[in-house]
Amino acid sequence: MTDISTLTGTADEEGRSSGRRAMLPGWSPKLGTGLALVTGITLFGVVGPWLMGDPDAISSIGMTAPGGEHWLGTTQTGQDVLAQLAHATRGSLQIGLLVGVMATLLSAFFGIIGGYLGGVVDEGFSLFSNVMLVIPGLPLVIVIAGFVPASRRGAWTIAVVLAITGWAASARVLRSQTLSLRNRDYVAAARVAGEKRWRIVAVEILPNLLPLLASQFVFAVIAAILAEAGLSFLGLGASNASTLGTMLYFAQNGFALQWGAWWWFVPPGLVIALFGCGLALINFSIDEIINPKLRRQGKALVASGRKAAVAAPTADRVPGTCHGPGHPPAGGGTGAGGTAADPVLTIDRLHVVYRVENPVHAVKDVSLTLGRGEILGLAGESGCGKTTLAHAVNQLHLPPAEITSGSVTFHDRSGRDIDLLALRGEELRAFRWAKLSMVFQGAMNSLNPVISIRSQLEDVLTTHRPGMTGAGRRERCAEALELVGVDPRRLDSFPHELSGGMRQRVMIAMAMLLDPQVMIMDEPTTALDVVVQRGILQEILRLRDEIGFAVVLITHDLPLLLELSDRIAVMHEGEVVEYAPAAQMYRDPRHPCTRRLLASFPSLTGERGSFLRTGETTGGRYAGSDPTERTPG
Ligand SMILES: Nc1ncnc2c1ncn2[C@@H]1O[C@H](COP(=O)(O)OP(=O)(O)OP(=O)(O)O)[C@@H](O)[C@H]1O
Repeated sequence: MTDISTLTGTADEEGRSSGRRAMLPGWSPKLGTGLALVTGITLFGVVGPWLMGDPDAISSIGMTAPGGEHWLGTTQTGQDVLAQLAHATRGSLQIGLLVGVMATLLSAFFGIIGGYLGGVVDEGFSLFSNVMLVIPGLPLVIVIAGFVPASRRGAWTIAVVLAITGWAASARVLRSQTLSLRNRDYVAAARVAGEKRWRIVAVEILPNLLPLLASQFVFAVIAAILAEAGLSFLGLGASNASTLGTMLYFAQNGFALQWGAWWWFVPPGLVIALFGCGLALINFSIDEIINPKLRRQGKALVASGRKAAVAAPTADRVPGTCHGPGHPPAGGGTGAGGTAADPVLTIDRLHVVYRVENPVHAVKDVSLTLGRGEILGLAGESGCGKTTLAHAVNQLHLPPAEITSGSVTFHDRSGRDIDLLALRGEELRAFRWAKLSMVFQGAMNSLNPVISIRSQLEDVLTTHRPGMTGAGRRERCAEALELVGVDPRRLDSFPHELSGGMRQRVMIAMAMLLDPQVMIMDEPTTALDVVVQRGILQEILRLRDEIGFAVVLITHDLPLLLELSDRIAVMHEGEVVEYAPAAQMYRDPRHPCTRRLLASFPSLTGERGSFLRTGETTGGRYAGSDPTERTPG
């Protein structure tokens, strides 16, 4: 294997440093102003109290207007307002931060965990959040704060009360976002790759929720500072802490407004308003900071990446990979119909039912054998049960789907037979991906949009090969990308920076990372144009020859399967209606359904059949036709 690091050394370093630059937010006046306000006020709150001295010290006769000695004047009792302001800012920031952290943790726990686990846990958490949501916040805070004796009403008590009453709305938002994310392809892919639940939540879901969590945190901090100010103003604030709210309370009680002592009540009000304004401005930029798609540097990288893709000989369009019309089918097969000389996977009378009101028997007593190194094509019209079968083999089916009978046996290279339907928990996780991997339908959407290609590939190795060193992981990922014809320098790219074809190739690389013995590919090239599609499929063939894994290739495109597969099974309404070596099926398609599938693909003269979408034809069900009329191409 070529030493990729030597080949790409300088370019890698450049890539890494530009990658790091891409992590920085694009500078905008909004972000700049927000950061300046928040940093300035925070510094004032942190450093100010040390510089300004004791806020309770009486240093004038009282109500002195701002001047050289007291920049912000003094209170009614002669205390320096600037010193008080510094201490009060620190107190308010502490409470805001405490509440922000607590409320965000609570909302993340109830929203994300409930949304991801679903079922009873979600129902329980949801009910609890809903109850907390309908309890009117401020009156409850006043009641709770009022009940706690003033001597025990410290900053922590107030923070806990505010956090308890302030997390529920964000939990609802996080829950609904998690519900949507958990059904994304890349989460399903992570599940198949054997990642543990906590890791899926932490690595796949949480990064996508960061913009939301960050803005919820900012919102919680602003709301807490305002609520605390309100409570203190009512005399229900923390008794042992000085905050901007308590300052306003004392200004009100000291008749600052009536005396026209604006310097006593305007500064704390202004600090609250400016801090809230600063956080809100940062909030606007949070998406840009966290979402790689919105990073400006990232956009620049996309542009340069595109140029590289055009120049690279390993780009999507592999020249000369299309077959002309009537290209003869691949391989002679490994024997007739249901036998294979050296089987790696045996499916025996597998039956899968969707337990809905009118149960759907999606897979009916299907028996198939996959030979070692064989490409088995699985064809059939939409809805005939191909995906259900592929998922059931790997125990990926979810309720209401249920396997009612049959068996799936994996014949390991070591000579051990593994009953796949009996695997549970850790065993199942360890088996999936390491021995049998999957490329999902619409694979290009199976990559997590906010995680770099490198992290996503390395994740699979971290999960399955915990002993592997960082350098080993990096080398293996680069090797796998090179195998599928993607420049290893793209490891630092994010999915949106790659073309659809490249993303498909990355998914195939991911499926090959652990050298599985079987790869199930469910429509791996849907949504790609024919040229790219052929390029990728040809590469799968090449890799099969090089590495020697077996492939179950699922597609509607029977003519394509005739070119690529050794044997083909045609499914209709859950049953395998024809199962034969590709060459035999090409010469003599027996079942009307097979003939119709062949006839349904566009010929050079143009017309496209209707069978795929409807299962019916104008000439009646399965009206035969001469397959040689419309052969592949
Ligand atoms: N969750 C579900 N509940 C009830 N029936 C379902 C469910 N999912 C799929 N089915 C039904 O099971 C049958 C097989 O569906 P499946 O998705 O396996 O077909 P397919 O051949 O993969 O189709 P396509 O090529 O369009 O993906 C269909 O009749 C479908 O309506």
